[in-house]
Amino acid sequence: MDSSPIDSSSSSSTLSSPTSSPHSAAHDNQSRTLTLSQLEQCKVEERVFEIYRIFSDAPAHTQTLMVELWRDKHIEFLTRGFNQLGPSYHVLDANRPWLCYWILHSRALLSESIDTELENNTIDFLSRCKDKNGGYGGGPGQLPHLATTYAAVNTLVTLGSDAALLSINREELHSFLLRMKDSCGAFRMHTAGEIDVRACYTAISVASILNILDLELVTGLGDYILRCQTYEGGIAGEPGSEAHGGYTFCGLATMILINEVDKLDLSSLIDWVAFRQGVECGFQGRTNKLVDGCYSFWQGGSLCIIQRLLSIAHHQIKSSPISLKHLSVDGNADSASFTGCKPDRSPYQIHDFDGEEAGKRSAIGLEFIKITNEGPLFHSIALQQYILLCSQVLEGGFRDKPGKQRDHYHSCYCLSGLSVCQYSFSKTADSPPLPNAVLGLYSNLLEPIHPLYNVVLEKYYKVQALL
Ligand SMILES: CC(C)=CCC/C(C)=C/CC/C(C)=C/COP(=O)(O)OP(=O)(O)O
Ligand SMILES: [Zn+2]
Repeated sequence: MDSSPIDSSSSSSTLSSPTSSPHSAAHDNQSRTLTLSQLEQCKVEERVFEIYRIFSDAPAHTQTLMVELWRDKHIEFLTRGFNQLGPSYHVLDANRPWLCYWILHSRALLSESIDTELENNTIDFLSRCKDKNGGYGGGPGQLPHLATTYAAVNTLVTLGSDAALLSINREELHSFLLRMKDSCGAFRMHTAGEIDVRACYTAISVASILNILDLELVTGLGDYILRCQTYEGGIAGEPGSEAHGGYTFCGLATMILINEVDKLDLSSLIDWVAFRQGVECGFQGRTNKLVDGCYSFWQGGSLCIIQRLLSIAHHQIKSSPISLKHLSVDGNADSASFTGCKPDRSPYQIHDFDGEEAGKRSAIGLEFIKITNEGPLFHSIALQQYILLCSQVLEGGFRDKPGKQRDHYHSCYCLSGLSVCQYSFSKTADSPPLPNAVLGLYSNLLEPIHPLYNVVLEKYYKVQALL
């Protein structure tokens, strides 16, 4: 047998060569071998623990400095990135509405306003990305796509001026969304494109925030997303795939916005997401993968959303045919409890919709934010520690993990994750957190967001008042 533990010829990432004989020495050693991903995991853990060791050995005032949010540096990095997006920009050309959103949303989280010239340029640029039949493409003249439509709409909401909001043609956008709707109930990313939970979320998020969400857009969608919840409890991109944090956020937020969240198995969803927070204090996106700063929002944000749904989760457990209260001491279900009855409708059903009440359906976002928050289902301070000590780059910007480069995507989702952590103990969405909910100085505090759309809460209120 090869003396090297790394079997580089194998298509699997196993570090020791698998054997056909179950009784060979190699098989006996299998429990002691590592997969490549476990080795990477050890390396990340080592780096992160070294940072935490330095942090815990430091005197209190140095610790405070170490977890300081370097606002000015972040604003500088974000503003520089934004200024580079001009007409000669060609890197990630099909992603420019995303870059606008990641950068402007990050700046808004840092309470940084935008000057009129920059705002007008952004409205003008996004208007040129708009297709004449509705929807926004990745750049002027490009095909409309749901992901860039979501990014463009959230950018305009984040700008928040009447000019920005009125530049959106809601009627055309609605007809674009209908064209993306498939007969199975889900959405395609673009004409003849892939169907997945991301497409469902981006379609429903823009329809909801712009008050154009109607029965036609919603029909059959809840059942599609339900088919994406896996045996692990998380949600996959499409039926039969692996549960992933990004899709879990998308599926969960969509189910709430269409008023069907009680169809999901919430307790297994909570379990799956909560167990994705690792010893490194950050979240991983899926089982056995590495932690990454962007999941601070996709996973941390999902738990912050579920913190408002605990009454439904409790109701599901109580009305489950194999309810915990019916389990006998040896853990077997009492046969008398197999009622075969469907659980009652949950108390969360905020509206019984009849007909095309787009206004009421869109009001779900507003109703949701008023539900009392029961407190974090994850270690909020630990996650803030990962974001500030491991993802924050002192020259400005955020990264996946130590050793990786900063970028605008990670800056947006690390800051969004930091905001949800800081408000995770607050009973209401915009009540200022107590000082001990914020790691480091209170001046680290960011603006609160609406977690279902990931826009700053105040910007969300503005669009609701105008449309
Ligand atoms: C609103 C919107 C468009 C949301 C997108 C949600 C999102 C982030 C989906 C994740 C997609 C995915 C399978 C990444 C895996 O990447 P990987 O294999 O490189 O990462 P991993 O090892 O962490 O799983
Ligand atoms: Zn990432």
